[in-house]
Amino acid sequence: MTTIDTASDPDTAATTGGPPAVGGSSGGKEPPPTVRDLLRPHLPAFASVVVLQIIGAVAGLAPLLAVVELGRTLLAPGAVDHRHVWFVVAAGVAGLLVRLVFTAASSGIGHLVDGHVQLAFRRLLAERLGRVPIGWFARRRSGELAKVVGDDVSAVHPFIAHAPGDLVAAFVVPLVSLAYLFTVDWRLTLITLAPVVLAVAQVPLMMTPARQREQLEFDSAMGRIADSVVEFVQGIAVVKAYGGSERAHRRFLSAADAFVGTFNRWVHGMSRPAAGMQLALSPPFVLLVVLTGGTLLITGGGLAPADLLPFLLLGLGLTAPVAALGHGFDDLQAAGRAVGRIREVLAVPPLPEPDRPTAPNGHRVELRGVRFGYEDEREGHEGRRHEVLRGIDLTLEPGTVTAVVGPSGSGKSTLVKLLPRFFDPTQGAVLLGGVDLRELGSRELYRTVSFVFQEVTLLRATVAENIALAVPQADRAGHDAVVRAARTAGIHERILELPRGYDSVIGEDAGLSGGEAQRLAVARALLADTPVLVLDEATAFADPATEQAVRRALTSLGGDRTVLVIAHRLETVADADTVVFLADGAVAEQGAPAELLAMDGKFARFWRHRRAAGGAVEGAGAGAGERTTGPDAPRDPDPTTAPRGGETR
Ligand SMILES: Nc1ncnc2c1ncn2[C@@H]1O[C@H](COP(=O)(O)OP(=O)(O)OP(=O)(O)O)[C@@H](O)[C@H]1O
Repeated sequence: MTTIDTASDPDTAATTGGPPAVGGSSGGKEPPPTVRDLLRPHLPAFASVVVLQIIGAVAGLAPLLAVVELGRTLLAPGAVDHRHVWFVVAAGVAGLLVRLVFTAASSGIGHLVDGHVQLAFRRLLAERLGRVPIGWFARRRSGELAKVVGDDVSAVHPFIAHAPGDLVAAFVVPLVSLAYLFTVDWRLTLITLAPVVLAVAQVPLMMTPARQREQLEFDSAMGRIADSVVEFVQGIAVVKAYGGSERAHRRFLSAADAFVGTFNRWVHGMSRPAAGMQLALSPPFVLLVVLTGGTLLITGGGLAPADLLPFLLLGLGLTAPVAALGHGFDDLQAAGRAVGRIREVLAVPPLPEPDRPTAPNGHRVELRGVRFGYEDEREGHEGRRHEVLRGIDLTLEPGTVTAVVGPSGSGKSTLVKLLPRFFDPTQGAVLLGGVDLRELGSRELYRTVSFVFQEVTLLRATVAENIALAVPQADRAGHDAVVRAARTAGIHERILELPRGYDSVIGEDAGLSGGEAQRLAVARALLADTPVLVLDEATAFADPATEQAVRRALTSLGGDRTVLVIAHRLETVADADTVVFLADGAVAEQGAPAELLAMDGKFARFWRHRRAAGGAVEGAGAGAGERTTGPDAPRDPDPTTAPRGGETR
């Protein structure tokens, strides 16, 4: 079971077991907005950040110039002009105040813009993730998307909130200072610039292709360590139980060892230019250069001693912003990489949506010449597909239950996932009520098709909200319908035992077992009451006492419901109207269970084998063993001796 946090409105979240939220209806024809598109609405705010920062930075020079002027005035021979001294002091203080106010305003607006940009990124990602094929999520590593939506979006913070200020400070302050220093003495100005030139000369050395390669290797080595830790922690129970902790450590250790090599290369490459930059920008070095140059000029008679003062004060100001920029350089690079990952997610093609959805006529489901292959994501295999379904023709009539059986890996899950459009077929079409799913529009699709799959996702919301996910009004109208669904799914009594009953928040007030979560998902599907229902092992975890009732409820409610179920129980197979026996991605046999048994073909062999093994069909989950089917079963599941029990249909 997976529990996910959601916003307060739970029906906006996509979830297994209920209709997923689908973004706008226009479909994936428009290209994803670029980062520039996203930033464009904020350009006026950015401009004000820069203007305020320029005013603040220039005003920040006033106190330094005031000190220079005070030095000149107080050191000059003759009587001191007190009015002038006080004026200079007041001008310095005023400059300081202006700097404080303007840079604070600039920083405040910068952070506000940052908040808006991050919100826009997250909304866009959420909107895009709501439109990508649901099956796409299955291929993502755990935490990968959370990192993009969480950490990577947060990583743009320095780029938005600090970079404009830092850049302005790095360029405007030195430029204004330089202009002033040139008016004092151009020769000493050039000498004062030497440390800055030395520092800037190191930057290209930090950005050579070799350095960038090392940086990428560094990032992926960190990623491998993080992955191996997550894997180790997630699998710790199994690892401990089987005494394989050394083996499990090994992957972490080899990732850590590989990281040491990568880190050494990275440090070796970066250390020289980084140290050179640090040294050139350090105040002692700058003072040494200015004092040496100044002393030479003064002793040569070309410079008045008082004129050395502005170089000593402003010279440090020339290098400090460059140093600040250097420190922010890593953050900026990280922000750039984070934006790259965000763009990768935004570039995932959304599931195409029709401009004008067509309404289905009834809810017969047809698969016509359906072929499907998963994309091969291995490096060097991009664009290739590993074919799993090889030309399936199938009709699911309303009011019937079709059970899909077949060996593990034959493509059962893949087949049923085409109905809720986890993927589109690579060839052929799936039709609902005579309409290709691609022409239907996802809102209509999820109003018509619900599904209960093995991995149940519950939201961090109340039990009632979780059950009423597809029909929130059922929860708001009191719990009656919710309770009915929970009773039928055999979970009502357990819910009443929770601290706050139906108002218990899952993950806070209550944790549910895998079987309980699955029954909650069944209640959710019952309440959704869609005319087409797709189940995969839906009842595998239910206890024997309620399993049969749940199965009957799911497959018989409503009379003309179209049900497709991956059957792991002989009872389910026996109860089905039609059995589809899949082998290697193709329909090997198809027909009523009794007919297929009479044919004595592949299905019959499969059936006998399973029956001898204890009643569970291939691939049943852990709960399979709990059943008492087979010779001692309370009801013989053999369809030749026990006709289908769907009396209520
Ligand atoms: N997300 C995926 N990406 C790539 N290949 C996949 C993916 N899911 C399944 N496959 C492959 O497709 C084939 C069919 O898998 P599928 O899960 O549909 O079979 P199944 O009959 O349901 O198996 P089982 O009964 O064991 O659950 C397998 O070879 C599997 O490895």
